[in-house]
Amino acid sequence: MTNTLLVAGGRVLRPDMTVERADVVADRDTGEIEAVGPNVAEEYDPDETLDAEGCLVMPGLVNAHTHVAMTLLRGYADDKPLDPWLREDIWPAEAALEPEDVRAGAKLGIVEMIRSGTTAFADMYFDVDEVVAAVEEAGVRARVGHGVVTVAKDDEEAAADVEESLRVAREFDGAADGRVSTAFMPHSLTTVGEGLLREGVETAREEGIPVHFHANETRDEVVPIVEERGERPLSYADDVGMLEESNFLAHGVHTDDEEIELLADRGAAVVHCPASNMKLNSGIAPIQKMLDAGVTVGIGTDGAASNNDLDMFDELRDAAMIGKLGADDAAAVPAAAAVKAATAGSAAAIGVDAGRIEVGAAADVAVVEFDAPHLAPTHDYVSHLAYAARGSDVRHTVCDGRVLMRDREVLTLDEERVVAEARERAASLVERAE
Ligand SMILES: N[C@@H](CCSC[C@H]1O[C@@H](n2cnc3c(=O)[nH]cnc32)[C@H](O)[C@@H]1O)C(=O)O
Ligand SMILES: [Zn+2]
Repeated sequence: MTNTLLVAGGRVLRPDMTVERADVVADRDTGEIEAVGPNVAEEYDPDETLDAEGCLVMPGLVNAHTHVAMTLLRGYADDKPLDPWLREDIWPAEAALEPEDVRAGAKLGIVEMIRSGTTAFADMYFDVDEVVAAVEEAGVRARVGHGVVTVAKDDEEAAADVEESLRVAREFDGAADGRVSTAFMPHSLTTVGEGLLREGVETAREEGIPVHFHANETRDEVVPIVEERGERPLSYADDVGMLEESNFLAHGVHTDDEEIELLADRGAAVVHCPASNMKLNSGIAPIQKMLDAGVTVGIGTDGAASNNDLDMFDELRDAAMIGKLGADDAAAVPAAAAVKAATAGSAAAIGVDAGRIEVGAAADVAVVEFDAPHLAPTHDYVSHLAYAARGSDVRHTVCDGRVLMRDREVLTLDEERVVAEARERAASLVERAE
């Protein structure tokens, strides 16, 4: 007898972005979707049932680039471009972070994500054991890593930071019953020196560890690379070996046609972070061009200090909106493309077998209620997901076949306590940082 969860009575968003009336059965032992169809409920005697009447059952959203513990710095420093924002505000505050802060911030971010239907995320931060502990307790899925910065460090410290990122990638891969996977995470092409970057990436490649990094985010970051090296950043990344199929980079805002071809050819994925790119005035990523070229595109919120929330519905709407402005074409990044990028695209980018409601895929599901005034009438479900739905429309969240939120109540974490603790920790962090 299998141990099953039934999601009954709803409509289901299929991988081809069509919607049909269907139930979903998840095997809670394997964590996979076992059956999808209009009458499958009759064939099962489920151990647990979620009511999806009047709802759309969609794949759990995948936040493919964030720094989850940065929720503690939400609203701490706004209205500045990337470089001074990091150097003057964020990095000094992060220097005062304690491991318990990272745990508290990660829990806060994960509660926010569960509430808004996100079941998996990719995270670049430090004190990664704390992030892993939060993921384990909350029941979500994540690809985690230690972000390496070598600039402003002496040789020994810099090498140790690279080693730490590799150690973290080795140690936590497969943690939380396999819900945690890892990557080697050099922060960016300008914040990690060439020698150590090459060494770290080579070791990661030899050991089959994926690589995740920030790239082509601002013009100020691209220009020095072009001036010093006489080549574009992604040509440099390619030479270092960072554009392998399992690798993924955040932003890709200032990416030219040749770089897009390179990405398509090598198979590295781009994680589009539209809100962060707008807020830091980094620019508009050429997402439609990337999709046309066959690049795998996912969507991420980036950290809560440059967003300022972790709601993937906001993010996919921003992607659809800014995609049109960027292409000067109202037909660019249509609703279905944005929804697909935030689900299957993000899942492929970070390398998790989720992001689609299909037999054999991970049973990672968001059940979205459609009876709120802002979702009426419902001519087109996919249109609403892209342009009208909000995270708060999510009624149930399931990851790995386990119910993480039922009827808007988070079951795996004590939401009130998580929020109170994050407030306390953030207050004393800011005091220490000043
Ligand atoms: N080990 C490094 C930390 C790197 S973690 C990843 C870093 O990315 C930073 N970050 C957040 N958003 C962005 C962004 O949009 N671009 C570049 N870096 C960012 C974040 O604040 C964090 O410091 C150190 O010792 O400083
Ligand atoms: Zn980032």
